[in-house]
Amino acid sequence: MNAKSLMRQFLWENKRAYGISILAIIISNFINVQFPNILGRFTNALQAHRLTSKDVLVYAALLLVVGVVYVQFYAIGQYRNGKLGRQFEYLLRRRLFAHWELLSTEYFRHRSIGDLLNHAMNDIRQVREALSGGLNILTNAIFLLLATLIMTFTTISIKLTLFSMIPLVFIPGFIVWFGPQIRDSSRKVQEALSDMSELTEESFSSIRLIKATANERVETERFRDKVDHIVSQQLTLFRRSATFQAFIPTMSSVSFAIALLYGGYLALSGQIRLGAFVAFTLYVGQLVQPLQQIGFVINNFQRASASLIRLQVLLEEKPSITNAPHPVELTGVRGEIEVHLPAFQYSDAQVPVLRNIEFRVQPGQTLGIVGRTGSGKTTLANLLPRIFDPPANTIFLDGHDIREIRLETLRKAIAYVPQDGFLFSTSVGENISFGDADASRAKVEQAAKAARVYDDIVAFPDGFDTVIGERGVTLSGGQRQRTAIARAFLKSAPILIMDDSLSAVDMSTEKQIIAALGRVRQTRTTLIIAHRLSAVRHADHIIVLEDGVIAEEGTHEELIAKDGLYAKTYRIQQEGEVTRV
Ligand SMILES: Nc1ncnc2c1ncn2[C@@H]1O[C@H](COP(=O)(O)OP(=O)(O)OP(=O)(O)O)[C@@H](O)[C@H]1O
Repeated sequence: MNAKSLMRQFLWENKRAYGISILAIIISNFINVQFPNILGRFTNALQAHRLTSKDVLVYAALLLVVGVVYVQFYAIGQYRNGKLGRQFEYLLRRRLFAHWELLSTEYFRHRSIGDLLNHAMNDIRQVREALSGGLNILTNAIFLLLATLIMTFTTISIKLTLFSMIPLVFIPGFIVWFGPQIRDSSRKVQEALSDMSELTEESFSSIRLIKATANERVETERFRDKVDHIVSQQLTLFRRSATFQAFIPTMSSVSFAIALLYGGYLALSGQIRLGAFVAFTLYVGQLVQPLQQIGFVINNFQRASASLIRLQVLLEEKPSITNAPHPVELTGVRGEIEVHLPAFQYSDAQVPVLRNIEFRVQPGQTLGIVGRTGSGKTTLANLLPRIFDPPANTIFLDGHDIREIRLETLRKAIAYVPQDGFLFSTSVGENISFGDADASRAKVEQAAKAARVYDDIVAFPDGFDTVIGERGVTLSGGQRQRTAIARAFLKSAPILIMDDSLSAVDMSTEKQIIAALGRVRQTRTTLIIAHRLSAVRHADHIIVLEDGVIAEEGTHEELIAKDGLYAKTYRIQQEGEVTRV
């Protein structure tokens, strides 16, 4: 469902709640306009020397009652509208997030995260503001204006009202014309400020490099340029804001002057009473606010409608990797993988990145995938869980084209340890049980032991409850990798893919993890991508990728005997190890 129909549906479903809050605001407006009327009557009685001390008390009590009742009704309307607006905001945010989760990684590769966050935060906030604040203000403005005009027309003078209003009617037009200019300036100031923060963050995080290359002066000058830019943007904003703020009081002063001149004349010539004159000046003051608000609301609605259109575009984005019309439901995946891939090409690439890839892995076997950087190893691993979609009928799981298998079933059948071993900013324990939130602590600990990260975790201040990330402890590269491996060990999936996940652990830990892998291997099909050949030497079969094609394949012993690229790389790595020892 797109953003507009979501909003229509929300408004329709909550029509009663909206009706009540709008009614409360309307009532508050009609109560509010009794203020000047009561004060006018009071003045008339005062002028006629008809006021007793009891009357004064009654007037004071009346004003108090009007004030309290007005505020109550207005607050009810405002609170209810505000609440509905928030509910819609969260509904939209949830919908957008759920939608993003369905989109492919390709989609995110072409979008800036900052831009997406901007949609999730600012565009949605803009729509919410229009739906709660905007609606409040609009109702208030229209009915306060209406109530004030009814009161002045019926109790004072139509002519006096119309004359005094002449300068005020320019206010909404001015706001609609000038408001966007202020917004534009304010946006530029914000952009300049975030530019500066970005530069500061970048400088601080690369401080070692800056110092090592003696680039402090260059950085300081870049910072100075940014600050100069901020100052100039801010001055423009101040100038515009000052003009804006001066205009409205000027117009209301002119209005008051007309009210005084013409109203004074009417009072002196006995056409209106003194009380009406006093009440009228108060009504003029009351007219300024709704007219001003109408201008703001028009701007607010314009911004919200632009935001709604942007959200609409996002929500209409179709996920590119979806289920087949009648997906195959696999139960009890065995883990047999068969690949007959003539070619795979990324949508934005000129040439295929993989060509003529043919192999088969039996359930419980291990396949090693090695090759130079950029040879296509990760691409191959990404095709299996359909992170990128392979062509139809090229990759099979248990004899079924993976594009025909229900996506959820396929992905649940695979435990994937990505290259960077991404961890969330939550506790270590929760990171490990990410794929299986109900896993017991004992199972989490067992997985941590198999991944050889248990001893590290228990040494953290809160053990498995230690929070990772900016607000918690920082893990070393090796600890991150092993935690990510523990996560994959815990997920009892029939297929395990490790994408260079042992690169940051030392040789002896690598051996231990591989031994642990061996213990579960009978039940799991394992794909190990590695640069360090020691990680794949015990694999049942190894393929060596070179520029997207299989250059060599076989067992470790067969490849050594072939004396090709694998054997050469193995010798170099062995020598490296011997030298290091
Ligand atoms: N999403 C993508 N879109 C377009 N091209 C890509 C994408 N991902 C990778 N590539 C390109 O595909 C080629 C193979 O990349 P891949 O990451 O599969 O290699 P790799 O063997 O895993 O490398 P490494 O060992 O460095 O991880 C590279 O030329 C890379 O630039």
